[in-house]
Amino acid sequence: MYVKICGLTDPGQVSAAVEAGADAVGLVMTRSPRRITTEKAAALAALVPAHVLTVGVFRGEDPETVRAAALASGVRAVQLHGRHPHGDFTALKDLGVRLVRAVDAEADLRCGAFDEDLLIVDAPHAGSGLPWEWAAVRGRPSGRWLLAGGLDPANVAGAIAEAEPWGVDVSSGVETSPGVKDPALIRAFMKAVRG
Ligand SMILES: O=C(O)c1ccccc1NCC(=O)[C@H](O)[C@H](O)COP(=O)(O)O
Repeated sequence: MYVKICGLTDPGQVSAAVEAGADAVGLVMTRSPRRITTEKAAALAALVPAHVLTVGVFRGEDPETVRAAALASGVRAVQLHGRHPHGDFTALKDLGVRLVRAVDAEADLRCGAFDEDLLIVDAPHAGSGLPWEWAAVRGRPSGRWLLAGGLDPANVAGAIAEAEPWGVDVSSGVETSPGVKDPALIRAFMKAVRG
């Protein structure tokens, strides 16, 4: 089960996620309580070992803004959150990073439909920490997809059983407040996912 820990904001949080065994870490460079500057994203990305994917998270920015931030920060993937048009993914195809499409459950749930490498199926409000009806997507997404939205150490095993995703993505559920990850909650989340 692939695990992405999203919205990391300082070096200690990066270490906690990497040491706990996360496969990917998300650095939010769009409007959010977890937003960090491109410079800070570059500093954090430099701490991440090569086997862990660094994902720059964007929502609503145009492809050229995303391209500039991705190049400046050195992230190895970009996540376009929300209903970005297919053309935004096409415009970033030559960037040389993985493309991640994050959408709500009413969108096209075929991973690769927008030329992305990874699909995230999330709650309607990104980063809200609010659980939603995970079981409703069971069997609908295809390819490599992560379940997100309201997951935490206590509910993630049940959510996996309900939705049968390829992986999971969490932010609020491993925080003490928006942008402040708790290493103990990160470890508890990983243990709940992987046993
Ligand atoms: O986390 C944010 O604040 C955010 C803001 C704007 C766009 C995307 C954002 N997060 C993207 C993620 O991948 C989150 O991990 C995902 O929405 C799940 O969040 P949560 O329900 O808090 O676990």
